Amino acid sequence: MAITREAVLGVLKQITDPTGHGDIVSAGVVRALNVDSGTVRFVMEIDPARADAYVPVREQAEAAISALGGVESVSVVLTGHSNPSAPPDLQPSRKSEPQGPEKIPGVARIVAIASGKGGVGKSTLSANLACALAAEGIRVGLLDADVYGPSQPRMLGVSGRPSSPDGKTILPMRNHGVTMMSIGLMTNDDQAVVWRGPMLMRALQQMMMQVQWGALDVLLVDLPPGTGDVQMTLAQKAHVDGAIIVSTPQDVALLDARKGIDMFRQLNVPILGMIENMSTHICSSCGHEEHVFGQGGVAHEAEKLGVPLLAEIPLHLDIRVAADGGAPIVVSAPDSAQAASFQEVARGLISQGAV
Ligand SMILES: Nc1ncnc2c1ncn2[C@@H]1O[C@H](COP(=O)(O)OP(=O)(O)OP(=O)(O)O)[C@@H](O)[C@H]1O
Repeated sequence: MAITREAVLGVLKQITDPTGHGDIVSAGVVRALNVDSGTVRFVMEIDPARADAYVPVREQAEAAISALGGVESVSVVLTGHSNPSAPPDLQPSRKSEPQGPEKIPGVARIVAIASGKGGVGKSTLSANLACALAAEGIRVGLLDADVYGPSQPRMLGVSGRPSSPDGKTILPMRNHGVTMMSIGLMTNDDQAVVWRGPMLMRALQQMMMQVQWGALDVLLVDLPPGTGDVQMTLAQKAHVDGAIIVSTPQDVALLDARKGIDMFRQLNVPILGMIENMSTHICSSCGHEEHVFGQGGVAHEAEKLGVPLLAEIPLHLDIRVAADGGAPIVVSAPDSAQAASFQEVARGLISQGAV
């Protein structure tokens, strides 16, 4: 028998909210419930200061739902919200919160790394570029805002949960000279998270403004693919100094890349350039070169759109193995030909004063 949303809610309504607001459903803690052929997912949006009290509640909810017939898997994610009971600030003498783009404290520049389509290598580029900039002495941060597939913890070899000594600020992680924070570190491994618009925006804002980035020359933001809420929120809430668009030479990737460029232009974010990834395939055993996805597509598109082409990065097994192993190629084999194209992008950005 297929499990229903009502049955899940029925079980959750039996669980008491530890803050004394009745059950966890009526307390408004249960959000984004998704019941789909045996898989139950939801988010428990809680006051971060009470996180400890909710850990057993989450376990209780998971166990109770698992015990229902027809349930194959349950994933529950705890996320923090700002204290909703804080009194509103009505003092007329106080300056109101700025609504427009803000600077992140200590961060000199923000550069967004975007792609129109998923799987084109945006995260691989972001990880390598961050490490290459760090190797050039740039104080660099990397914010992994790819809510649909956060891959920076894996690519930069970072794991564990970031700590929050005061329950307000979040301490970032650091590896290969890069200060990093990922939405993937705020959720449990292998859990698909269903992010709703407002929650997503709050999570992004928390990662930008509550993380103690320290003094950075540049913060790279690895965006989810496409032109959605995260891109909009980033450009509206923070002052973004430039965007880099990653694409493969394939027509469909290029078409989507063009949409990305249009969006950033509308948001008044300067386009620093395009990068062609998986430009050509170089065989790791014989060195033979083949244009798997066509040739020169991004160069042609960049020229048409009047934006610089920053690099053409080959498709090479070593790049994938290094990125998926936690030490990007610019760290694991900095003198290799494969690392060179990423290092060139880093040096190019430094010499044009973009980072
Ligand atoms: N130049 C390359 N050579 C070899 N493998 C690559 C290259 N670029 C990316 N890859 C591999 O392709 C896969 C997808 O890359 P990546 O995760 O960086 O893409 P993405 O655009 O960030 O995807 P998504 O936005 O869907 O997360 C990864 O396994 C990565 O290691």
